[in-house]
Amino acid sequence: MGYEAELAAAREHVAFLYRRLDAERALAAGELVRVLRDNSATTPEERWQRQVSVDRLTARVQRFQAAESGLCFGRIDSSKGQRTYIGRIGLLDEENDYVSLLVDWRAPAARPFYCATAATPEGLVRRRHFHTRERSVLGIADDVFDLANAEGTPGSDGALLAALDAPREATMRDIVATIQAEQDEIIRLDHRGVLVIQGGPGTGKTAVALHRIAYLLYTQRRRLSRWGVLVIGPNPAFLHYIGNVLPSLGETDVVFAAMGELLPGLRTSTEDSAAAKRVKGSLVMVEMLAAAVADRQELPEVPIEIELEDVVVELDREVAAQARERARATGLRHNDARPIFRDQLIAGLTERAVDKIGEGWLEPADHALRAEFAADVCRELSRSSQLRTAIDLLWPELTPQRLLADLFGSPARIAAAAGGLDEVDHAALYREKGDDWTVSDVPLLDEAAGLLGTDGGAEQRAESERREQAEYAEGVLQILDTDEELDNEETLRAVDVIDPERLAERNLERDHRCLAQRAAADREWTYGHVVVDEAQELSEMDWRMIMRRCPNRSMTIVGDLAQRNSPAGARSWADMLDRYVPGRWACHQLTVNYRTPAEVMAIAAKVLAAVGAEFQPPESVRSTGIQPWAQRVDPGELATTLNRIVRSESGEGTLAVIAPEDTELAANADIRTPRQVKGLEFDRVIVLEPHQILADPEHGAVDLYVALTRATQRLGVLHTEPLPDILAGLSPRQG
Ligand SMILES: Nc1ncnc2c1ncn2[C@@H]1O[C@H](COP(=O)(O)OP(=O)(O)OP(=O)(O)O)[C@@H](O)[C@H]1O
Repeated sequence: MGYEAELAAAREHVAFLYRRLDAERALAAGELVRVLRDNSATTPEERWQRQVSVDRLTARVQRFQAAESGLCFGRIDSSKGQRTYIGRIGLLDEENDYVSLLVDWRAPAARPFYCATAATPEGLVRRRHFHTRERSVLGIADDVFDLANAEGTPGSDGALLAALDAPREATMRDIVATIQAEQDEIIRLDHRGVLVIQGGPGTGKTAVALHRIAYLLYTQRRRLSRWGVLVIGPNPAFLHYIGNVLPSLGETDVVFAAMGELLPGLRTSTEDSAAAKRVKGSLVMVEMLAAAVADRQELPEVPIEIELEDVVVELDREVAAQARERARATGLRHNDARPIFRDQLIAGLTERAVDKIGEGWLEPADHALRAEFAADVCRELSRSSQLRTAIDLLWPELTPQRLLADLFGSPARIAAAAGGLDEVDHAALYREKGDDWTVSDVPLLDEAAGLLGTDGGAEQRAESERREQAEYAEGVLQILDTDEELDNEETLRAVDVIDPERLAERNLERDHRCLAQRAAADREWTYGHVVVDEAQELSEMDWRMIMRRCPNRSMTIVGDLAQRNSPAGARSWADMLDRYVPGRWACHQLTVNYRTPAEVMAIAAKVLAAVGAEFQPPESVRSTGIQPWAQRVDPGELATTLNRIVRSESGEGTLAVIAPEDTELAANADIRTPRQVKGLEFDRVIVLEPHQILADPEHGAVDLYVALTRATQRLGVLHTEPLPDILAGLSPRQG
């Protein structure tokens, strides 16, 4: 068959698959409406079952919707003459003995599509890529593995290169149609513990980790849908950038959180100084926080008088010390042990009060009378506001925020709790009252929460849960409402059937929030799998917090040690991981750069050498023939020149101007710092003032390396000082 005939056949088959998709989706949506309409459930059990059906059908409808674009993107032909179509989901022919019409890309049968090569064809004679837009097949390209027996259109590298050359959008796309063999191996790796994906910029680490999640959800759905998956990224902008990939693969039940959002009820992106990051990130904080909690279990400097009806008793160091010792001996956490401290104080003070009342006339052997007095005194003490005030002073109920605010707001408390730290560290820890919490405070607050135990936030939590229930119900209805199959006059629309509040009310009997919402609201939730991106930035304290969230240690860790700019971050993976999974973590390298063209990478490689001689630049998979440029301007002309260049560069795709921290320039461009663009990419990148970026002795070279490697097409450098030597390879800007 010639190319046109092959193309026509492909179009016909893909159109048939879309008809099947439409039919399946209509079936699932119709069933969902039927379940929602059904009000017959009366017992909690029946309501629960109904909700399980709603959740299952909602997920099914979502999966069909996600498969809409690029439903089928390839075909493999085996040497035995079998043709297998590969796509975003699996479809079966129910009328024809459940024959497979389309194989989910994650199924074992799809594996050869990704890993067959001329040397190891995996039983294939042909791999065909469909180039599609919306529902249309625009073209086909073949890899032919057995040239003697198969005809074809060679060169499906074209599918990869077309994907890489396509203009970028504001958010990352999935790569399901063009996953490369080295990436596929990691995505499908059968490794139950901690897996590190290490590689240079643009090697697809993030893309691979996200596709691995989709794969794990496919192969271990029961386990993971019970415990959930958490994806941790450096900041909300990064999470927004990657946030569409899993939904586009039909997977929505995943919790995304930036490092500053891992504690329910707190969101921060404020960064500390380098000195504060270093000390707050270090494990010395574990002892410091324990000491800070112990410091809040105080003894009175001078005796506190508690006035009772018949007598005044003194709460002195001795009685307080005894109560404290007994409360501590329970091993309970601070807030949980407070009632024990109180009871022990009351017991000690009661004994004293009875002795005082009976002084001179009450015999020790007169047990009955003593017990009567003791009961009265005990009752009085339990109601005493003076005793309550004293307990608040000696063993206050603490939230993590209050503990840390009191600690870091007081040089004296810092000095008392900080065993091995010097004065520079003390100064770095100091915090003015009312200052924002920082990202480095989050693991400390989390640690403190673990030391303190329960606090009084239950009511707040109940209210926010109620709100989430209503939002969830609204979401279910929206999903139904966007389904065009239901959008005709004969079919009742979902919102006509039930309103969100009623649905939320029904759900209140049991916690029906989707797993992602429940998990995100619960500090003590432990996940079935945790992904950490830009993991080289995490401090020892960050790791401690994350490990608490994943006791089974099923983790995918993504990072590049050469891109570390946090002083508290990882020097090696072993430094961070051996403490938790000694010898039980695997590291896989990605070496091919899919983002940055060879021309740009040649410049960035020299900067990488300045970061550290031990780092190897990744090899670019493509070159564009476009040389990166540099232009020197007078300081007074920087803004106008930049405006002119931005105007001339504007067009399809994305553009970023990356400048040193604290740059203030009246230019019509969105100017970002190297740290803000970490993990992101843009079609055109203009880097400003590289000498200033390099001036930071700690992470200047890393920041410049990160900035240069964001470009997918073109790179330019605009500077007012002489170009640093390591950028000498840049060509002067033309025009
Ligand atoms: N197999 C592939 N097919 C198509 N595009 C790919 C493929 N692999 C990677 N890419 C693209 O390459 C770009 C870089 O990928 P990604 O952001 O995952 O790299 P990274 O290693 O995480 O980079 P960084 O270290 O800078 O964060 C993305 O646009 C991604 O979609």
